Amino acid sequence: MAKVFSFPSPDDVSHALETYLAQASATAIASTGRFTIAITGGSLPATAFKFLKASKSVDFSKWHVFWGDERCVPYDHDDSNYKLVKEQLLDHVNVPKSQVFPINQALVGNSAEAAKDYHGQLAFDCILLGIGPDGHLCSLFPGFPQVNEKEKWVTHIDDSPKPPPHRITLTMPVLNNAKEAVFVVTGSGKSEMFKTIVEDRDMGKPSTHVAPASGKLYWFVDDAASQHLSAVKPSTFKL
Ligand SMILES: O=C1O[C@H](COP(=O)(O)O)[C@@H](O)[C@H](O)[C@H]1O
Repeated sequence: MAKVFSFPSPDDVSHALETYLAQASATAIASTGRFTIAITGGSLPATAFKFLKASKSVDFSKWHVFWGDERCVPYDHDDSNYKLVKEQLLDHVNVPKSQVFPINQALVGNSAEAAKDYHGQLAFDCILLGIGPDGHLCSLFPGFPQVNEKEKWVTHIDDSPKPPPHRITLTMPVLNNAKEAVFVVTGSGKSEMFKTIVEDRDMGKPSTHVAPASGKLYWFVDDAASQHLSAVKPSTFKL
């Protein structure tokens, strides 16, 4: 069962994520010596890292950073999810370059090759996810076959309904293989969709398919996003 944590404001969501990520990272480092995380794009990096990027207690030198999805554009393009995460986190902390795994830029323009290139033994401690207003996550869009991929851990889409059209994305098998999956949603604009996913469990929405085998699925949202919930009661934020 997913746990929903709802906070009065987007800044409160950012503070709670700072606490959550600091603890998730410390726990993983204590047991395996590293923290593997997959991060998506859109509005998530700004919310998730607003305060974390200034943290002095997190050992970023042990972080291994991957992307949940990427648009096939150069690293310095405004549509690049790599650029977003770089600007919102990596430029401010000391994750070694050798532990940052963006989509292979040399393969931009050949999305099938790039997906193959990114396929590996991906087992994450944590995956940070956003949802789109249509219920998509990563680059897994409603009604598109990539949502039902059962074998490949990384795939590509060349007709994304949201621009740009060419993208690489992790698939449900790798998302559900993560130790912890964490959705971040703020603002009233996504409140109806948030309810559709969390409460109505509409399987037509790709985000509803996220159910890590570990059972650890969290939603960090603000009260504007959770305003339509009735059956699901937000939990008190306590790790
Ligand atoms: O296209 C994408 O959209 C989703 C949601 O983005 P948001 O701006 O509505 O928060 C994002 O999670 C994904 O990484 C991105 O490529």
